[in-house]
Order: sequence, then structure tokens, then C-alpha cells
Amino acid sequence: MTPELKERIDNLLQQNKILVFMKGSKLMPMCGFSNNVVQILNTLGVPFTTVDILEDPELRQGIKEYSNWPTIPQVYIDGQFVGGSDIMIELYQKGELQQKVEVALAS
Ligand SMILES: N[C@@H](CCC(=O)N[C@@H](CS)C(=O)NCC(=O)O)C(=O)O
Ligand code: FES
Repeated sequence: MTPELKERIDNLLQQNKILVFMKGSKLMPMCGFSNNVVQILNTLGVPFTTVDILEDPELRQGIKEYSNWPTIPQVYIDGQFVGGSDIMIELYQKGELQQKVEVALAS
């Protein structure tokens, strides 16, 4: 990954407490896995930003290297990679996602 791309990702993470790299947009997810994380965050009613990696092949590859995670979607809370669709569903069902998000938004 180029230093420029890493800096772009660092900046996005600094500026958005809850950030989702996904396929498509919040209003039009282009994959069921991306749709899952959008629906969970909508259900929690928290503010979040999404980035459409389908519009940016370099970012699509780069974000996988950044997180060392091979798939999309990728959810970051407070600058930390949290997981994809499976992990978000699991954390939500355990009530742990709500807690994580509350801590992040209060900071
Ligand atoms: N088990 C994954 C499902 C996500 C997944 O399998 N994503 C695939 C298909 S959308 C992917 O990102 N493939 C690589 C790519 O499309 O760049 C999760 O929990 O997030
Ligand atoms: S785009 Fe086919 S599984 Fe996500």
C-alpha cells in the first residue's frame, strides 16, 4: 500500500468514530454482508459513515492490508478494526456492540 493511501485511511478513521468500508452505500448496499452491518448500525440508531470500496479498487485492496482482514465489509470503531458481518452480528446479539458504540461516542 502506498503511504498516501495509508494516510488517507488514517485520516478517515480519525474523522469518523464509526466507519464502515462496504460495497455500495448506506442507502443502497450492493451485497448482503454489507447490508447486514448497515442494518445493525441503523437498528442501534448511531451515527456512522460509509465508504464505498466498489468505487475505488485501490482502497478495496488497501483496506484489506491495513486491517489484515481479507473481506468487505469492515467496521471500525474509534479507529480500531472491529470486524465484518459475522463479528458484528455476534457482538450485536451479545449486547457488546451497543456498549462499544456508547463508549466510542462518549469519548
Ligand atoms: N464472513 C464475512 C463475509 C464477507 C465476505 O465474504 N466478503 C467477500 C464477498 S462480498 C469479499 O469481500 N470478497 C473480497 C472482495 O470482494 O474484495 C464477514 O463476516 O464479513
Ligand atoms: S458481492 Fe457477492 S457476496 Fe458480497
